[in-house]
Amino acid sequence: MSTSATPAVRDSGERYRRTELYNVVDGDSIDGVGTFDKYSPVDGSAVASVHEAGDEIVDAAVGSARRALDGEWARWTVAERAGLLRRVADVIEERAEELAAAEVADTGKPLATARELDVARAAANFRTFADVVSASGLDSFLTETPDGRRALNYAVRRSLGVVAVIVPWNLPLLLLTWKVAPALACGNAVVVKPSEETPSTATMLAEVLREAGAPRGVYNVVHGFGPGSAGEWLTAHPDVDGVTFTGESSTGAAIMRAVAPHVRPVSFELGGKNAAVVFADADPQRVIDGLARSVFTNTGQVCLCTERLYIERPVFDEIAAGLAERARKLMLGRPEDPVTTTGPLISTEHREKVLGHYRIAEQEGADTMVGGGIPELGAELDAGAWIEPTLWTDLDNSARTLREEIFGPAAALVPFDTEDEAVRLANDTRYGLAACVWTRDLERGHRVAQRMRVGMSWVNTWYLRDLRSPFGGIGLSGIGREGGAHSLDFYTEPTNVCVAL
Ligand SMILES: NC(=O)C1=CN([C@@H]2O[C@H](COP(=O)(O)OP(=O)(O)OC[C@H]3O[C@@H](n4cnc5c(N)ncnc54)[C@H](O)[C@@H]3O)[C@@H](O)[C@H]2O)C=CC1
Ligand SMILES: O=C(O)/C=C/C=C(\O)C(=O)O
Repeated sequence: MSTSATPAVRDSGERYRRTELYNVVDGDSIDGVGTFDKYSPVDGSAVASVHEAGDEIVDAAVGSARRALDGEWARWTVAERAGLLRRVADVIEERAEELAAAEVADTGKPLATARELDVARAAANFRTFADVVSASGLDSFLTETPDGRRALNYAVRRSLGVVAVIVPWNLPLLLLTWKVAPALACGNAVVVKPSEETPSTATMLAEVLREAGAPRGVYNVVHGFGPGSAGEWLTAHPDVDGVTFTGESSTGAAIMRAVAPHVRPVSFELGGKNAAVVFADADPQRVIDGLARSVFTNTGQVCLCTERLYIERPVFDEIAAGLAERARKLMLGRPEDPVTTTGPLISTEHREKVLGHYRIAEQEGADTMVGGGIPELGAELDAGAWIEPTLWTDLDNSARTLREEIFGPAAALVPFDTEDEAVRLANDTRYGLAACVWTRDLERGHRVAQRMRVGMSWVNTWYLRDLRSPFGGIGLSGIGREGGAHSLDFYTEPTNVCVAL
């Protein structure tokens, strides 16, 4: 392998040093049909020149994955694959600083977030799926028919085949490995298309896998964009056996159309418009801490972030004031600065979209408690994608601000009077990803959590993950579940064998 995947690091000055990133096909670094530039959202400096895959490179990557499936990889036992996954986790930890630096260069997120969330979870993804695949079993039945025959029915898993993995830019390595780890655990070969905004860590993962002993061709990387580029060519490729995707709901719909002619399975984790429901009996400090995390983590760029906060009227003012104070104290700044809590948005294009929502909120008559615009951070960061954390009141569920995914550090606070009203308001959305409920009354906590029309409900916490549990959404938020055995169900085809006795 070439050293093309070394991350962009800041030199002694303020700018990033530009790196070059290649496609990876059959273990080799491949030039693109052209290159595109990746800019840091911190200060606008160029961090990478990325080789864009043309349709022939995408085709070669799919061919490489197919050959890997026909080669020695097919003979690896489950125990050998689990061993590989554990070694990958070890190498990720050995190279944690390098991976975190690359994630920071691409996203501008605080270094601490990249270390503690993205890179730590990448290692955990590989270890978890090593355990899950080692412990997995399938149905078996002793069959007795009415006419007196007997048979043993049992199921075995066969790998799905060539899996296309399309991931977004918000948690690049975390979301990529959440899919690559179970796919490889199940014996598949993958072609990954990272977001054009975050090409680095997906490229570096190829080196990590090689170092851990993965055969050539089981992990391929194609760089590029969506429509008319690597994303579309990959998802429309006739020799891809399944597509797993995380990103925007409308992109999920486009991928469904691309996959439809070949009738392939899809697993989609899509957008959200997640609600928090705060009852008056909840511990206020715990609620304020929890909401500060659920609204502002990763500058609001997590599909699980809460953008609608329903708060029982008697505590509305107290919670709103506490959360506003927390928003004002967030420290925006350079990712390497240890006091920084909040990075920029991913790009100035994405900031335009989020600012558009800020303007809509104003037009809709919102009272902006905090933020609402672009912060003054000094000339050095002027070209970055910085935005103010923002909270609104005086809106109701008819407002676009409460109906459309913003994907930024912003939320609307709305009072409610009864439990039924809170459930109705929270469920009044076409999305259905996640919710969190805050109360000291555990009976109510269980009840309301189960009444939420979502894939994941938290009670008195937010984004506390057990990687064995089902993860996904309903409605516009997705199709299928990944996590634990649910991932094995997507990345394999269970095959039944019936033996007459
Ligand atoms: N998990 C989530 O809910 C996420 C939501 N978003 C939202 O989506 C908006 C758009 O951001 P994008 O980065 O453009 O997200 P996106 O969902 O369009 O892109 C995610 C991935 O899909 C690829 N892609 C795009 N169109 C494709 C197509 N037709 N076929 C195959 N692959 C395709 C992209 O290149 C990228 O790798 C953001 O403004 C944000 O609001 C963005 C990232 C994650
Ligand atoms: O698996 C997780 O812990 C996080 C998932 C987050 C997303 O899917 C997202 O932000 O798109």
